[in-house]
Amino acid sequence: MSTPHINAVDNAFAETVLMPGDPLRAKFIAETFLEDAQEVTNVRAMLGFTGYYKGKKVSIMGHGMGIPSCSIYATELVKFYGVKNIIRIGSCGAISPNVNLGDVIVGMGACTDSKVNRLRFKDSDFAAIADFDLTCNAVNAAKNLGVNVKVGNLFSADLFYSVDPEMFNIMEKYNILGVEMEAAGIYGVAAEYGAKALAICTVSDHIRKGDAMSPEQRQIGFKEMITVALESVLLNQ
Ligand SMILES: O=P(O)(O)O[C@H]1O[C@H](CO)[C@@H](O)[C@H]1O
Ligand SMILES: O=c1cc[nH]c(=O)[nH]1
Repeated sequence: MSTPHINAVDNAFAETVLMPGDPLRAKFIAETFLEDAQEVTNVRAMLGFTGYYKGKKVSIMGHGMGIPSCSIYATELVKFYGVKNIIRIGSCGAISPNVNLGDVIVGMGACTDSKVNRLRFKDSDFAAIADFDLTCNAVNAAKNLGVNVKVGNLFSADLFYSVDPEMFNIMEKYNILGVEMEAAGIYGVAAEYGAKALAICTVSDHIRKGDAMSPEQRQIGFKEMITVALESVLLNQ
């Protein structure tokens, strides 16, 4: 079987798919962290891989940037390939002085300026939340690894280049831990199709301070997040 955007065969994906935005990061993660990783899809160079982490079958696939892109891949994975759990592993920007470069954020909820969940929910507010079990498993995996994570709200923005800097003040007041571009959309897809979803993000930029992680910091920071996500998959029932 293939879909308009995924050319994998039936049963090509594990029940859990880890999804970074960048397909080349998906390739790097699959080659670095999985055993026997095989490329299973490559339409539009949105690469997906399936392999084994400590004996457990896991898939890694890019989802692109923004809610429209990630919604297409998440929907097709769940609806046509039987995927049960989607764990976004991405980068985000921070606003609060209490959040630092390299921090790992577990997105218990995700606010958004996108209308996708209102389209689903007859224009009422939909609380875009992560699956509780996936959240607990990520927090427990982090504890076991000695990785500090911050758990709370993300903001999934449609615009990477914001036109309204005042909004960052409001986000800070409401304790938004990280600004990224997909979590609320993936949580909406999961709710629509009865799947489970979670977004874990590493802080790559501080929007207020204007600083960004060095390539070395990224390597270490992302490695922590990826390991937390993979170890959390081992805790899934
Ligand atoms: O690092 P990824 O997962 O792509 O996430 C963040 O980076 C991209 C913007 O540069 C957006 O996709 C945003 O959500
Ligand atoms: O500031 C940032 C950093 C990463 N991703 C975003 O969407 N925003």
